[in-house]
Amino acid sequence: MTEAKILVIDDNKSVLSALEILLQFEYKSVETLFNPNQISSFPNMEEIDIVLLDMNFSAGVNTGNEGLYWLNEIKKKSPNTSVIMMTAYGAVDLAVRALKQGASDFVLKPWNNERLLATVKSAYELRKSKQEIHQLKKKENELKQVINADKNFIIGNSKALTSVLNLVRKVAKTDVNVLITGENGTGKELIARELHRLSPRKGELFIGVDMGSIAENLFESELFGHIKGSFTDAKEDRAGKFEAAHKGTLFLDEMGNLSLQTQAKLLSAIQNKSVVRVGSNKPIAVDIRLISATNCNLEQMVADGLFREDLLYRLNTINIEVPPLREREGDILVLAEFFLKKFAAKYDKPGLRINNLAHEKLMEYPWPGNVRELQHTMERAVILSEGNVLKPTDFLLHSKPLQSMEHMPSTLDEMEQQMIARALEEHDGNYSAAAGQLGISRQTLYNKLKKKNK
Ligand SMILES: Nc1ncnc2c1ncn2[C@@H]1O[C@H](COP(=O)(O)OP(=O)(O)OP(=O)(O)O)[C@@H](O)[C@H]1O
Repeated sequence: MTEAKILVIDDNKSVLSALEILLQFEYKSVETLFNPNQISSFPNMEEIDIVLLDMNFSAGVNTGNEGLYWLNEIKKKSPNTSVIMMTAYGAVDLAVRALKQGASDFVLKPWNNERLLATVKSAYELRKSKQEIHQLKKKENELKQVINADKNFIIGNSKALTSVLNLVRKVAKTDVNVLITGENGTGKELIARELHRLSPRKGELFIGVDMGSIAENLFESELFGHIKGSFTDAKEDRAGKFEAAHKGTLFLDEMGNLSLQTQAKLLSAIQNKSVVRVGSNKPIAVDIRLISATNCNLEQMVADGLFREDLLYRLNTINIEVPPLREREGDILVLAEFFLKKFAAKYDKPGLRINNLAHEKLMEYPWPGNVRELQHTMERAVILSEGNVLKPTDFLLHSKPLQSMEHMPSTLDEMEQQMIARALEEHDGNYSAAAGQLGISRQTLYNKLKKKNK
């Protein structure tokens, strides 16, 4: 016996009792209504799985409008209940109208018992899958809220940051592609998240991709997905980041690190608003808001033949430049106090404060690793602090000039390698600490070392 609850509505009493007897053999609960006016006051319509509804009620009236009207009333009370219309032979066009208005099926009177039972059975299956979808959607929305509920506040009240945030507020409402530029650790990702949080897509996912850490041969599979068996490790079908971000925001970070070949593939996906999974030839439409970020000068890279001009043109409909911390003096102490509170709570050191001399030291430092460096500096100071007051000596800053003139490197690459070597030396070869000091991710540090050793 199936658990489903069925309601039959017909003004013909013999139809009602015939159907009640037939359905009771298969279904646990069968109720009947002789007068459709009772629909409005029928309790708990949402619990009814299937309604069998007559299309014509008033004797002699055969327009079917009564049926359509009551179908509407039932759907208003319980959108997920499956409604099967019962109509006389010759009124099929009317049944089609009912289907368009949300009925799940129809049966012709006089009915064939077997066929009617099959129709009810498939309507019940449909109702069950609708309920499952409803539950999954609810769960999905809850998950999205948890994922998007970032505790990432943008702190600072310098003029420079305020004008960036004003621009963010304006641009967030639109769907245009945004390119965020600025030095490492200035808060580009935070700005991208803010754009998403203030956009009409905020209820959907924000998917971030560090383009610098994707190996060239995995690029397509990571971004566009693959189908099972398309390469050795493709054990099952998998969606790429574009598909995962469908209806939401896709954030492509470290855009300056792409090969020309990869740039061409990316451009094609952006232009066509669709992706083709590796191993397939079927395009899948994707609706994404694209935000990208880089610390490179892409215009210069275009001039040097390292970046496609057409791709740059696609990415930077709007360019948001995040200024370095040294140009946002008004933010330094506010951020320092913010991080102090955060880490004092994390490491259970309440009542910690920074004295005036230390404030001065923090203000004078040029912060080459920007906010990320300030964050790490504060964390280290809080961990190592012994009293209640943080003094200048509690802040380990690399305040000596970065290079003495005799050893000035002659190329940018050389300078980068020297800085990496020095950071690794200072942190006894600890990659995470060295990357933190340099204001880059551990993966970016690996990539740079790999490049050097090639
Ligand atoms: N205005 C800010 N307020 C609070 N935290 C900030 C702010 N700016 C940056 N941060 C924090 O500093 C760290 C670095 O920021 P983020 O990752 O957004 O920088 P980025 O410019 O994207 O860096 P990269 O170029 O290395 O990817 C993060 O932990 C971020 O939360």
